[in-house]
Amino acid sequence: MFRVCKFAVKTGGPGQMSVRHYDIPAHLTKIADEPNPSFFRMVEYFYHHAVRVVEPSLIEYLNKHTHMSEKKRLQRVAGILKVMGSCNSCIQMEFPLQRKGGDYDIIQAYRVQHSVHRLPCKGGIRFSDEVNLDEVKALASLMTFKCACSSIPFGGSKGGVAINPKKFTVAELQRITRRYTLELAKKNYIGAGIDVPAPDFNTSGREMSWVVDTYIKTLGYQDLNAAACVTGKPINGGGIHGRVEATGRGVFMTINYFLHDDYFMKLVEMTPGFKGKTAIVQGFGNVGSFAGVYLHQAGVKIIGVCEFEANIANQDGINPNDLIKYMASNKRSAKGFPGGQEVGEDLLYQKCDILVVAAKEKVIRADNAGKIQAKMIAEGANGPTVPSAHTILLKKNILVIPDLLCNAGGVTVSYFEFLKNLNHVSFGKLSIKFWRDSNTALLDSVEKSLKNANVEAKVSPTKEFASMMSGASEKHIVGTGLEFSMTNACSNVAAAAKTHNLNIDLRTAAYITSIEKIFVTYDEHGLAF
Ligand SMILES: NC(=O)C1=CN([C@@H]2O[C@H](COP(=O)(O)OP(=O)(O)OC[C@H]3O[C@@H](n4cnc5c(N)ncnc54)[C@H](OP(=O)(O)O)[C@@H]3O)[C@@H](O)[C@H]2O)C=CC1
Ligand SMILES: O=C(O)CCC(=O)C(=O)O
Repeated sequence: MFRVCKFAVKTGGPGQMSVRHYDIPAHLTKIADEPNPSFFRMVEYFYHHAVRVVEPSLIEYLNKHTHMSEKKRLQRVAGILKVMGSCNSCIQMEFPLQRKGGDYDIIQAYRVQHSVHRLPCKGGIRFSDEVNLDEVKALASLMTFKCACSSIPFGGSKGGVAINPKKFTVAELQRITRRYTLELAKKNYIGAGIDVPAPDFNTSGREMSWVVDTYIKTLGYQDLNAAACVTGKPINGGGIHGRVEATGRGVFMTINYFLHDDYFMKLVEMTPGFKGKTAIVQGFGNVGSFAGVYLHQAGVKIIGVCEFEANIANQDGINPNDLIKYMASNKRSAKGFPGGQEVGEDLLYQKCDILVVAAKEKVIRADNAGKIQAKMIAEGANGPTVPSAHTILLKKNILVIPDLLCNAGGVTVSYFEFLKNLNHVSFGKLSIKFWRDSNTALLDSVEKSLKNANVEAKVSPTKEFASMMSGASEKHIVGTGLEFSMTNACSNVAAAAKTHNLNIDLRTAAYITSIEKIFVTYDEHGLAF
């Protein structure tokens, strides 16, 4: 989109030329070396680090406003970059919950809207006793850059409830979710045109059902589009086929892309393709388990799974489908899984080709990054790598597929669900019979034409065509739509890495593709009243 300016842009009036360099804000300068930085500062740092690279081409892009003086153009670039890097609004709430035994707890919860340059804002709701405002701000900002990176037309937001769900009954979790939704509704932080939550860490379709039900019965009553107030819902409640597995599937698609990209494979000295590859998955929840299933399907041997309660290793390969079934019947614990041996925490640092990190933030830090022996890391989780570790991994020549690109499959399919809700019809429902009939007629017509030319032949579809001629089901449309979107995003990021001479630094490249897109929106729409 931008013509890249490879040289520092000269500023100042005639006779006072100076070379311009973007300075990372002072409060972030130490983040590059901090062993345990604030999560929000981390995301801010990565953003400003990318701005440093892309700022000259943003300035050059504004040359199209010929009516503006150079000073005004520089002010506009600086202004847009400031807005893009700041959090638009946050709410913090506390509400009482009466526990099963009669006592009262005060529940703390948050919602942050990082960017409203496109509406609605989009981002999941997390349940974890580690949730705090800094974490939710970080996750909301990641959503802004993630949506832009994959060209999903949403702003970025996130929500969190500071509870360990394992310590609450299902009835208590339902009351917490419903009260949280009511508070969001009262404060104008939820709605199809405002802010649309989804599942994240420790939440799933169950919680999203409670959210939509609460909204529809209160503020959303009489709103025809109320079901689009949240995504990741079960199918029966307006969800879409393919959302449950979407994030893990997207993680797989990004691995697939880079593993078949000769340029990057050469840089990290890997042989292209899945053949003979091994993987370790950290965090075997929604994202990690599906990433594992798709890798296994592609022939990758899963030699290790690091879970909260147990680390399982098997050099002959773990079958992720068996582990999913085992954990479902074992209170979500991998302990005792018969398809592997329980080993220590060092499993994360064992030799493998692909390491999928799909648990939580800040798991790869300066103190352990040096121990990682994988050749490629796929960031299924949000924010798993701190800036100091990011630098170490680059030096170790490990190809990292960054969170904002790698785990965008979830929000992509959430976008499809949102569209389905606004359209009030499932994808394919109106056209599926037409395509089946017209493809059958096409085969008949070919057979008749052959007969007219005295060729007796039974024209039947190939196996592949037979599976498609019945028309595309919603599942099919979601799968191909997701693949198109993820591939496109990967190819944009790969191109940015090459254009900006970033070598294997895909994180900076991903931020750059996002910054460029958001920049154009602000430039076209304006940034202040
Ligand atoms: N769900 C989604 O659509 C998306 C999720 N993400 C991100 O992916 C990550 C995982 O989310 P998701 O899969 O939904 O969450 P889940 O709650 O489904 O799974 C998380 C898994 O990680 C395990 N875990 C937690 N801490 C550790 C640890 N220190 N070491 C090893 N395993 C651990 C949990 O174990 P236990 O259950 O025992 O606590 C659980 O099995 C998060 O960073 C989230 O923000 C990103 C994009 C979309
Ligand atoms: O599906 C969504 O809307 C958001 C998912 C999410 O929270 C994330 O990508 O981190």
